Amino acid sequence: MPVNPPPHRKDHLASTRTPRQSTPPSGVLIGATPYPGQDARALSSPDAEASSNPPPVMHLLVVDDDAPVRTACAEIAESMGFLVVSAANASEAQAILKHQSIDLMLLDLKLPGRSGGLELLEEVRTQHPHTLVVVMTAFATVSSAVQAMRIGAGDYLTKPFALEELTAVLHRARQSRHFDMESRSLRERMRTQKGLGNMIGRSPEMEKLYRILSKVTHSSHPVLILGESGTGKELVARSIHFNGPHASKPFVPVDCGSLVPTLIESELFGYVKGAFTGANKAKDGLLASAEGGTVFLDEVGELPLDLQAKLLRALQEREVRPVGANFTVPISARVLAATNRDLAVMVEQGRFRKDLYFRLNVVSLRIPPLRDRREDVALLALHFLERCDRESGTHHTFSDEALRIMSRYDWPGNVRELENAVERACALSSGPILHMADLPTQLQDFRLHAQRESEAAPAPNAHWRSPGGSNPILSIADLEKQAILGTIRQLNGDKLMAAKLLGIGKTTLYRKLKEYGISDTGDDNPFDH
Ligand SMILES: Nc1ncnc2c1ncn2[C@@H]1O[C@H](COP(=O)(O)OP(=O)(O)OP(=O)(O)O)[C@@H](O)[C@H]1O
Repeated sequence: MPVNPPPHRKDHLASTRTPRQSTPPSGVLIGATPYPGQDARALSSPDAEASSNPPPVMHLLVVDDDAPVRTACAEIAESMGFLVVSAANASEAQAILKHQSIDLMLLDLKLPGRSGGLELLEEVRTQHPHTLVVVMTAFATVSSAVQAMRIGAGDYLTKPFALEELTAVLHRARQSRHFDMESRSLRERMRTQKGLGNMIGRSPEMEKLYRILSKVTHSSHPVLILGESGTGKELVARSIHFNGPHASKPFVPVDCGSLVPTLIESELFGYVKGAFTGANKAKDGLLASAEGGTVFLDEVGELPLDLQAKLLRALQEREVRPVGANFTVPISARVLAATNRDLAVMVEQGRFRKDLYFRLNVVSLRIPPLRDRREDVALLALHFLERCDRESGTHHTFSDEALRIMSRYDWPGNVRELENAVERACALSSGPILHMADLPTQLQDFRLHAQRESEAAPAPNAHWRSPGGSNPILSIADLEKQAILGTIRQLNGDKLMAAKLLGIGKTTLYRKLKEYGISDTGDDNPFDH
């Protein structure tokens, strides 16, 4: 039950602090001991200095019972242009969240009472899904930060942390918020505009495709559609047909990859009664049955060479000879073909006929993989979600984080994989907001992996750089710490082995760990992720 603070207290909490320029000096660890000269006019963050255009203002809530940490975080954030409010415990934070829209929360996991910050995190995730949360935790309890990430925190800081680490995290949060705002406005556009026919996508790559499509739909040339599996080749073929002058005629898809080799010829060209055992009556082939419409030869690279020769003849002469027939049947359909293979290479290798390649490749269209047009991911995901909701009479929306991670993921199965992921999430989710946990495991693994990589990468501005060169200058102590922690992490926490490989005694290693504030006992192993 959220507790409202008394009016004077609430005013104080909710009032936004005036941005000041006082920050802890670079190199001082926040959350260790109070930094010297806390009120001194120190460095303003490099971020604030670098930007000439002020970034969109973000409201930050700092929740920590440790007053010096609260103040330090607030001052640094203010120097970067954030509007900051702070709270010393969960109840104060709840009161603020109730009255103010908060974009980002810096949350200490070791809050007094209840189950620390985790419960508050859960609450924020469900009641304020648009608030990004960065958790702060003692280095010795990093596993709870991993737990917090699983619950939905977007990032974390291990205490004590340096000024540069905090500015890097705040910088990342600002970028995420920017992305979230973009995707929310996209959602609005989706609500107010009709889609672009059946094909969704506004990336420059898709715009280019639409331009070519608008030209080829009204011609009758063969078109070769190239692209990885699931990129939308069949959808493009349908769009060519259904936007063209013969839209009322049949569209006949032929999956050359799944036809039984011995039956391909009879399927494509037809057969006469008695042509082979079981041919009890004559049947038209797929090429002839399109009758002025379109034949779509999907996976054309899978056709055996002898059939390629027969197909070429049929396309050149505009007629086919059904199996067992001594007559020919005219074909009047347009031919579209698609493949995810590199036909040019297959031609070089002698596995695809050069003359057929040229015949099919009068115009070629390449559909880029989804990872090369990431700006389309959110649009597509929202399109599939709306379709799902329409069909099931439900109403869902994505959490900002889910959309963000989806846009960063590589989607090896392209649009089909995205479509399946959204349909699955829509079917399995128990609430109206689709979170990361509702998405397939490969996306959740990707999120954890990305998180670890961003932890492993040195924070921007984390170290001084040599005046002329690009190599950062590290202190001996920093180098030593990196070597020790990196080795233990690589060895999955095996400290004895680490000491051996580093050439130091195990007592020295334990002493160093103690200096870094890492406890040797207890369940919280900082290296267990
Ligand atoms: N731009 C798009 N907008 C909306 N839906 C799309 C888009 N691209 C693909 N899809 C959808 O993704 C799924 C896969 O598309 P499609 O079958 O056309 O891909 P493909 O490249 O032909 O795949 P394969 O190579 O495996 O045959 C389909 O359900 C399709 O409707």
